[in-house]
Amino acid sequence: MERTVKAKTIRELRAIKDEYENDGGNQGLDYVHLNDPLLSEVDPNRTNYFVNRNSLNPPLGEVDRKTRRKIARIKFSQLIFQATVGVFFATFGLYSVFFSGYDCALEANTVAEDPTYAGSMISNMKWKNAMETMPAYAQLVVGPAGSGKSTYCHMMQQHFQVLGRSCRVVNLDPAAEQYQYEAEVDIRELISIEDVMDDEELRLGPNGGLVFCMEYLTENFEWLKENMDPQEDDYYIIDCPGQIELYTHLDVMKVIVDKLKSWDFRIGAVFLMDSQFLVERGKYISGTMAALSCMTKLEVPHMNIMTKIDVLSPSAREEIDNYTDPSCYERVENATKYTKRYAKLVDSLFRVIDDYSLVNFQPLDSSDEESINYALAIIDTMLQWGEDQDVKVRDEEERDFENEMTDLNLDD
Ligand SMILES: Nc1nc2c(ncn2[C@@H]2O[C@H](COP(=O)(O)OP(=O)(O)OP(=O)(O)O)[C@@H](O)[C@H]2O)c(=O)[nH]1
Repeated sequence: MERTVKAKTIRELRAIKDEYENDGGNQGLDYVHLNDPLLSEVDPNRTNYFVNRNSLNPPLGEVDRKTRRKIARIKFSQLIFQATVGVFFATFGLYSVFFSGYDCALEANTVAEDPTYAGSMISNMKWKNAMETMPAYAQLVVGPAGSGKSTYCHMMQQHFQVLGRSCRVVNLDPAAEQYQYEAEVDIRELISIEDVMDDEELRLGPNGGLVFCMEYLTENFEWLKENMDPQEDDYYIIDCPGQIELYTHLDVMKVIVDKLKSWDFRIGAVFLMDSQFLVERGKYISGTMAALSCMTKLEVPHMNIMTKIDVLSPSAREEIDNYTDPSCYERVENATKYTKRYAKLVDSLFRVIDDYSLVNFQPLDSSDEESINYALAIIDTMLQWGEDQDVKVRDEEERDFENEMTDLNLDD
């Protein structure tokens, strides 16, 4: 059944409008679009007038069918638009909270630990951007005892000075007797191997004592953070203890690495191996396995370096060149006489390492500036120490002052 439409003609509307204006606007005209200039041009008896879109709830019963449909269409498109915008923002919100990788809990902890963090973020946009894009960087110098870790740290510190780059060296070896580099942080101020070994209650030997010291450090991370005081874009070189168990099957170094990561460090492990222990095939396998287990244990970008290249004989040096390219493993001479079975085992292990490009050693000659530069370039790439960052060059005046002081000392 056709519904009766109580529509008004344009003539009637004009009358209402006049009345409305004379009445001081007391009558409700919220739904009629009387100001439409087209209305003056159309038939005054026409009934399908426009409804004012600004009116929230036009009484639909008061309009003809055509207009009613038009209102419905407008309302439907509004609904679709609102739904689309709603879904977009809801998806964006969900993504940013759950899937973007942003660690809200970590951020909250950092702010709780250091309230100035939030303050600086708000007041200094440059700092905020820098924190987001520039973490602190750290070379974790690891490897067996006597592989040359402390010497490497000293050499790198000097090389950084030559390059005019800034780096901060940290000693995390509680058993270090002496080192040549200038350490900004020394674990021995917190705990040293002597403290532990001399303790009547603990009664630990050198190996157990070292593990105890490292575990003690994990219980005192506030000390480490306070002393390291990592700032954005800082570059650290961390000298680690030489007990190989720390990197192969104990968890303590991994705990330290994870903590540093949580402080927004970008870490890479630099695994040092004495080249004397690599010149022979069997030794090379065991060195490779040690490097491999360290790599899988620490779970950070990893680089292997052969140290003490300068003390190799010319023939050993020639042989060692074969190790720098994993595809040349097959050319490596079998220097010792193995039993058939052992030779087969060594061959198989070599093949696995070769086939999967698992481990490669970069030779480092500490007396050759070019060799150090090359190793550093690889490490920088590994740490993604990018080209877009400002190189922290020491202030010229500061450098002049230091030179003057050195001269004075020499004169004395
Ligand atoms: N010729 C030569 N000797 C080196 C080189 N690197 C280290 N050494 C020597 O190797 C010995 C051990 O070096 P360190 O730097 O103390 O080794 P480390 O890995 O720190 O030793 P631990 O602290 O005991 O784990 C020292 O006598 C160094 O002088 C090198 O590149 N060439």
